[in-house]
Amino acid sequence: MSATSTNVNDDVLKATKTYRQQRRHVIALYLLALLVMMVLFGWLLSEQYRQEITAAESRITARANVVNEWAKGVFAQSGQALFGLTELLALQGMTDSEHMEELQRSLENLTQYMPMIDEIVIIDAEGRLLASGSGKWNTNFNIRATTFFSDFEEGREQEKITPLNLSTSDQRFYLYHGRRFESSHGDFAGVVISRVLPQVFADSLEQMSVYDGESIALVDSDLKFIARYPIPEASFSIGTTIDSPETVEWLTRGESTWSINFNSPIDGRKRLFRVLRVGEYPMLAVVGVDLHELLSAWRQRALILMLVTAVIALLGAWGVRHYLNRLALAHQLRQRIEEREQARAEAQIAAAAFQTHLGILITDPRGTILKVNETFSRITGYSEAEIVGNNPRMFSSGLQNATFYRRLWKRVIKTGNWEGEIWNQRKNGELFPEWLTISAVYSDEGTLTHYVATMSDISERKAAEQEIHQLAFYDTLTGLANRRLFMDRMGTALKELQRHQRCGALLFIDIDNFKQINDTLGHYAGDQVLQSVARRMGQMLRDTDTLARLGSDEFAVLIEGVDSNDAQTTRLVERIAYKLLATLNEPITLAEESIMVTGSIGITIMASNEYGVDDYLQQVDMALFQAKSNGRHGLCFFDPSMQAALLAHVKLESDLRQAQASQQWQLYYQPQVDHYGTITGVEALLRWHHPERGMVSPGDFIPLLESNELINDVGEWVLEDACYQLARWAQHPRLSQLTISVNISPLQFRDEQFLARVEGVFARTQAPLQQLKLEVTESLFVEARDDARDKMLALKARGVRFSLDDFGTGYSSLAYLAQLPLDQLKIDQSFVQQVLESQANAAIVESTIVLAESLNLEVIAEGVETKAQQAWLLAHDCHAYQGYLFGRPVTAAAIERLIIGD
Ligand SMILES: Nc1nc2c(ncn2[C@@H]2O[C@H](COP(=O)(O)O[C@H]3[C@@H](O)[C@H](n4cnc5c(=O)[nH]c(N)nc54)O[C@@H]3COP(=O)(O)O)[C@@H](O)[C@H]2O)c(=O)[nH]1
Repeated sequence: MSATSTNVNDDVLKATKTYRQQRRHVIALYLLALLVMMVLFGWLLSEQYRQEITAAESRITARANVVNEWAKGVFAQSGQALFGLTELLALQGMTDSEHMEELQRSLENLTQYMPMIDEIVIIDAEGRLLASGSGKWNTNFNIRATTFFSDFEEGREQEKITPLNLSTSDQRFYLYHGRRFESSHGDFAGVVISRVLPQVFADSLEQMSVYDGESIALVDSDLKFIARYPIPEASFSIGTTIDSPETVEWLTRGESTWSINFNSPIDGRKRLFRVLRVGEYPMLAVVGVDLHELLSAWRQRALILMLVTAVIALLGAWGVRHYLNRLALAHQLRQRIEEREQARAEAQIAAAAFQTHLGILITDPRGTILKVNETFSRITGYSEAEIVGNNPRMFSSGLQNATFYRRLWKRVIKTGNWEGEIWNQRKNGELFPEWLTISAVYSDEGTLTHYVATMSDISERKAAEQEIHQLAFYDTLTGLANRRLFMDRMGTALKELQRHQRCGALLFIDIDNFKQINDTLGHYAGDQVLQSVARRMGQMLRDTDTLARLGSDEFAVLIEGVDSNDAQTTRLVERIAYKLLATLNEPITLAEESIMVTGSIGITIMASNEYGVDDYLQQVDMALFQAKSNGRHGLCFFDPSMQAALLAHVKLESDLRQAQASQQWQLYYQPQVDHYGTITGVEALLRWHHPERGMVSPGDFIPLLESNELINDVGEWVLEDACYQLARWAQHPRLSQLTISVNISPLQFRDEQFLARVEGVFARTQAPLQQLKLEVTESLFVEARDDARDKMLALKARGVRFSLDDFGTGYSSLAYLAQLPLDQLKIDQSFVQQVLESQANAAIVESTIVLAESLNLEVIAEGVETKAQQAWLLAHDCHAYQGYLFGRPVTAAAIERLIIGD
């Protein structure tokens, strides 16, 4: 996913989070406001409720007090009547029979004028009825046995009112108000009793005005119903006991006043009651107010408040909902904008991705092409219009078979993906390799919707890989395997040989004197020779053989699995090797001329398990070395004795490096004479005094010095030693005319530092340079002729002379030689020594002498061993000689002795 798409997603997530937070805050705020409002309203209602109850309590308390006072008044009137009667009885003693009539009338009057009194009776000290207001009483009536009477009789009570009592005579309830009276002597004389009808209270209560829901009732101290307004139903009559647990509990507590909430036992309505004891009388005034009625206004207000709350809550909810909807809408809008933004960004990315360097092809599930990008068109050469609607089979190259495609699609169906290399065909028919990726695309529901193929043209990469492979493993000049590939093949071959118990062979082929071809004919010709040789050998060998060029003119052949028999393999390989030699020996036509080359072949048979690749390489190297040492143009099989020779060679090289440091070098000087036998000069010849080997010939080590560039240091030492010798001889009159010829290797001469080194020697030794002769060979002028000539001219300017050594053995152009600042030609000893035996050699020597004369050069013959040779040379006008005939190379002291004598 791109950075843009990621940012958009982050924004959407952030916006969603913010929206949810806002939503939560709004809802929480609304609920909080609702709660606060409800708490406020609740508090208001409870406060009003409390006030209503308090007001009602005050009201019913006041009412109860009124009832209380009124009830007390009723009993006070009865008490007044009884008091007056007892006073009368006490004053007049009216209890005897003569006063009975008068008494009877008083009682009647009292009963008549005091409506609350139903009857008044007088009881004597014995409890017998003395008189009654109605006169209807039974004369046998006696209350002596009652507690009511005994309380008076025994003086415990002066005046007393009973709770409701059921009259046995008429089965009605009455209240009895009694008062004790005494005789004139102060003795207990009896009791006057007024019988009060409870109905009196009911009638009075009826006169009272009560509020709606209010009730006023009187009950006796035993909680028996006396009177009530509003009048209860008939079922609740006077004397009915109201025995609710709450009232009983209050009675036992003995409190004078009490408020309580409970369901009225009379009408079942819940009331708030105020209960008061009516003075000391056995009566309770109970004023109640119907809570339902009482709280109707409060309920209305509560209802209104609740309605208001509900309305506010609903309005608030509506507002909140509206706000949330707006928030949601805004959020959705933003989300949609962001989604659209994201979709746009993704579309841009998809469009950008589609226009990639990769070719993209999209098909439907049936493989019908729906879309391709520009890269795809560019790679295949088809326009989109030519592709869309077709099947990708149109690009098939035919290089992959049906099984390949079956496997490919099986994998796509199984895993959803396939990738690999495939060859397809462009519109122009060209086949090309591509790296193809096929992906199945599924919908969210898991239905296959498309296939998307991406491809990159890898033809350039493959070509580059091929080129890299070619460069890495093949020789650029000949196209043969290079050393690296050859080593690899050898490793593989060796394992195979060992596994199958078969023999193989390794051949190293070296073109003889190839350096000379290079040096004389130039590198281009050398290259042509190498290519020709490679082609011919390749044609001759079988496909299973590996032919490689390991470097310069070194070729190698690996022959695998020849035979299980060692000897058989050797014979077969020998035949192959001879054929190779014969092939090499055929003339090679170059641009202007045709040349012949020969080769040397070293062979080793690979048969044993005990050797590895390096061992066999070493063996074949030694065999080749031996083949060359044997005189070239031949072959040589490796045998273990070669190893010792090679070791010796290695040791020699190591010793050579030590020689300089250990001052094992010494210069010998071989005389050069004129036709009188007078020594005119000497050739300085290097000798190596090895502590173990003794005197080692330069022929054995000069090539080694040249091969590892030690020649520059050793050559400088030689020149310096010879120059010191010249400087010393210059001091001697009989030696001062001697020349010293110093051999300069072509490698030494070509070295960039050569002139500087020589100048250094001259400066150090202060040698007489006109006595110094530098011997160079023809090979020096094959390559970089001008450089060699320039150096010679520079030295010539210093007085140094030049002698051309080994003349006749090389390929020098005589015309060029004429341009060189030479002073002398030195006829090679190989011609001189055969001058009498070989007419050809004689002819060469003769022509050399003539040539030298024509070029105005001195001529000297080397290798003169016999007087006959000297005579022939003299006869042919050669007047300078060097050879064993005149003296072998000896020390400088020996030369001095030869000239000066002892
Ligand atoms: N670059 C240098 N090359 C050097 C130097 N010293 C010697 N050499 C070259 O080594 C080759 C072998 O030299 P050497 O073994 O010293 O042989 C020389 C003579 O001893 C030998 N010679 C001379 N006269 C005769 C003879 O009558 N018969 C015969 N069989 N051999 C004889 O010839 C060698 C001299 O040859 P040349 O140099 O071509 O004049 C040899 O190629 C030396 O050049 C050195 O310091 N540097």
